[in-house]
Amino acid sequence: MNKYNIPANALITVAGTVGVGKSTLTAALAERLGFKTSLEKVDHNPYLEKFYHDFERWSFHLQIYFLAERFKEQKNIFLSGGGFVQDRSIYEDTGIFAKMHADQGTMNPTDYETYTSLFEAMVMTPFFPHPDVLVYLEGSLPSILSRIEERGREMEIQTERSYWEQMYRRYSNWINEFDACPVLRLNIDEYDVHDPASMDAILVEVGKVISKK
Ligand SMILES: Nc1ncnc2c1ncn2[C@@H]1O[C@H](COP(=O)(O)OP(=O)(O)O)[C@@H](O)[C@H]1O
Ligand SMILES: Nc1ncnc2c1ncn2[C@H]1C[C@H](O)[C@@H](COP(=O)(O)O)O1
Repeated sequence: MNKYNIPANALITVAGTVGVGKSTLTAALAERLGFKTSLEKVDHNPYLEKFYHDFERWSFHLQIYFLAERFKEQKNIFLSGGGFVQDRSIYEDTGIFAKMHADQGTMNPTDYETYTSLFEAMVMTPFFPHPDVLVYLEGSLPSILSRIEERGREMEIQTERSYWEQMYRRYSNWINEFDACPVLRLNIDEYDVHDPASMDAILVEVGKVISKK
């Protein structure tokens, strides 16, 4: 246990829409806690760029790829005995991305069913450890869009604004229903990753949420 009352084997997961600041906060919290990070690897993803150019053709491949990657990460966290801050939850893959593409017709219904049954068999079982807390990042859509722009991934910048608007709406609804583990909601205008006192304040809140479990 540390000064924040966070157990050394805890799993803290950071969730939120694309560009909101998950990776940045993940790294800052892990550094402050002396935890390991589990980061989403965008550069070596063989489908992501193709997917942004043709959702219909690649959405199933991409979801299967993400599912395998996240499951491997989860296994690694489990085998290392915890003590991780994780960038994005596996719940967002199905609850936001796969569902959004199925609903808008860019993932065909049979593929969606296959994906969902695989996801449920792998994840929604008592053998799959849920995070101790899910830190949910929220902010205004214009701030998030300017962060996507500033980060400069061409495939995201070229994507229509309506895609990000839809994702933003879905995230807002999804978090209100989410109950797989305790949630701490954080507004992106209310912390500074470069300020140790600001990171400490978040970790105190994380500790409180975990203690209440
Ligand atoms: N607290 C912050 N204040 C200002 N800019 C930020 C902050 N957090 C992240 N950013 C910037 O926003 C962009 C997206 O952040 P990132 O952590 O990659 O988001 P995500 O992992 O949620 O997609 C990056 O350019 C990053 O430097
Ligand atoms: N499950 C997913 N389906 C489609 N796209 C996804 C999924 N998970 C992540 N992504 C995309 C969104 C971004 O372009 C990159 C990285 O996400 P980020 O929120 O910036 O960490 O991958």
